[in-house]
Amino acid sequence: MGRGIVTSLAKAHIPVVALEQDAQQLEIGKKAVNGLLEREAEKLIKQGLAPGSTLASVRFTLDFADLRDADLVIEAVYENMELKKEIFRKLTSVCKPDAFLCTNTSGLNIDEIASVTKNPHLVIGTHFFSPANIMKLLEVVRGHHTSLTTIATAMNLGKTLGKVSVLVGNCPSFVGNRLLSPYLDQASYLLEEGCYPEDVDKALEDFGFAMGPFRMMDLAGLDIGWRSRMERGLAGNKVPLGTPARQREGKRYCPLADLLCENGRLGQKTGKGWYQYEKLGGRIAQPDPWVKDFLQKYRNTHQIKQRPATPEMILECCLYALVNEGFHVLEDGIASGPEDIDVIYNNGYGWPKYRGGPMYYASTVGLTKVLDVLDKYYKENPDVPSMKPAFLLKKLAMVGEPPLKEWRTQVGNPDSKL
Ligand SMILES: CCCCCCCC(=O)CC(=O)SCCNC(=O)CCNC(=O)[C@H](O)C(C)(C)COP(=O)(O)OP(=O)(O)OC[C@H]1O[C@@H](n2cnc3c(N)ncnc32)[C@H](O)[C@@H]1OP(=O)(O)O
Ligand SMILES: NC(=O)C1=CN([C@@H]2O[C@H](COP(=O)(O)OP(=O)(O)OC[C@H]3O[C@@H](n4cnc5c(N)ncnc54)[C@H](O)[C@@H]3O)[C@@H](O)[C@H]2O)C=CC1
Repeated sequence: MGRGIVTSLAKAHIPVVALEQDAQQLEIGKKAVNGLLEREAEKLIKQGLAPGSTLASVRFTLDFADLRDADLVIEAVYENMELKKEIFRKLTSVCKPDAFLCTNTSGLNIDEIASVTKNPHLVIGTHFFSPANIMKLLEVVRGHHTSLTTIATAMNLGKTLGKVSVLVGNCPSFVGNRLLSPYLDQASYLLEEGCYPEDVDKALEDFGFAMGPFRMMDLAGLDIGWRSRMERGLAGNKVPLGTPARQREGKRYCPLADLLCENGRLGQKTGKGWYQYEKLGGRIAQPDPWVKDFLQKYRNTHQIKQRPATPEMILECCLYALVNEGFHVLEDGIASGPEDIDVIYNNGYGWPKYRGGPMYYASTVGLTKVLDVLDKYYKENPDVPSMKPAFLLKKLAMVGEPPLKEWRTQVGNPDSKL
């Protein structure tokens, strides 16, 4: 059960069957959904409206057979390919043959998930954003076999839920999280080099983000990235013996988030992550002396050269890394244009709307400036290839920085996944 997703569906008056793996999780989920729906009802009453949706439209169950009449299923189990496949094998045998099967994965391969079903054309990614009952974005991920009807249904579902849907192609982490990855890497390198989570968050929140990267990770849950890194052999016991702590596959790697997870610090849900919270599931982030001490010991152990970072440096490292990946996404035909990337960030990641989204922002900074900063950073840090300027960025800078609306013609992508 994805609690925020269930709440979103109930809010839109869609009858829901919410499935969990055991009675304890079911009870916790039921309480959480109940609380969120009560809050919705309060808001409607305050506006003088009738509180339409209630818990009565949600049926809670532990039995897969209860999904047999569902027209559409949204899977939201832990981020683990084998588990997702196990669930989809069950779904394809239990559900109606024409049921749409959606996955809320944060970045796993849609085609691999679809491969275990009888009808891969009915499988699609419906990627919600945390908190799923609040954030406006639905990233709709088409797989190789996904039919047009399935795409149209998922896009329409987003509309019914009052969300903004953006269609993207299937690649690791899709669009939003693919751009997020180098952004979070940079944020973590800054911690290695002397910053604290609150310094980095402050710079990005002063820029206008609703939440800086560390508060955002604590909200989403650090275990999502951790599970994904373990699957990819970057963390956990799949890492080959003798691998340097701060390097993977010849590239710079920051293990700080993995170490927090190993210490049971998964973010808001465990009451501790990059910050400490007032209780399990609390929302008030306070700097944690434990984290400060942990970071100091880590820096000493690895003898990392400290580099004082100004807010401007923090912004440049994090934002230009994110934007650079945006150009790669356009080169690969994973998003249909820069505007789609901007819509994703404005609606899914608390990007300051008045700055127009990351790609528009890059155009206001000046592509030549972005290129120069990336170029300088990459020359000094060849072990961080995500900062190597993208070919498309170079091309756009070279042809005189055309306005954003003309970028699609410059991409001219024969390999579009859309
Ligand atoms: C590559 C590695 C992969 C990493 C992991 C990937 C995970 C994914 O696959 C994708 C993701 O979800 S990434 C996370 C995306 N979400 C964000 O970035 C959230 C950014 N924050 C915001 O937009 C606002 O602070 C927010 C909307 C949250 C709050 O807005 P405000 O600050 O204006 O606060 P309020 O007006 O008081 O609240 C508005 C509603 O939000 C509820 N809320 C506030 N803080 C919350 C929190 N910490 N947790 C849950 N709900 C929260 C609040 O209750 C209110 O709801 P209502 O009371 O119903 O109106
Ligand atoms: N937390 C977030 O910000 C976001 C998470 N996602 C994705 O959503 C999925 C779930 O992530 P979270 O909600 O963070 O995880 P979570 O750990 O909070 O929830 C996973 C849920 O799946 C249930 N579950 C596990 N195995 C099950 C089974 N065999 N049968 C039925 N239920 C089972 C668990 O009991 C739990 O309620 C992941 O694929 C994640 O990448 C996507 C967008 C945002």
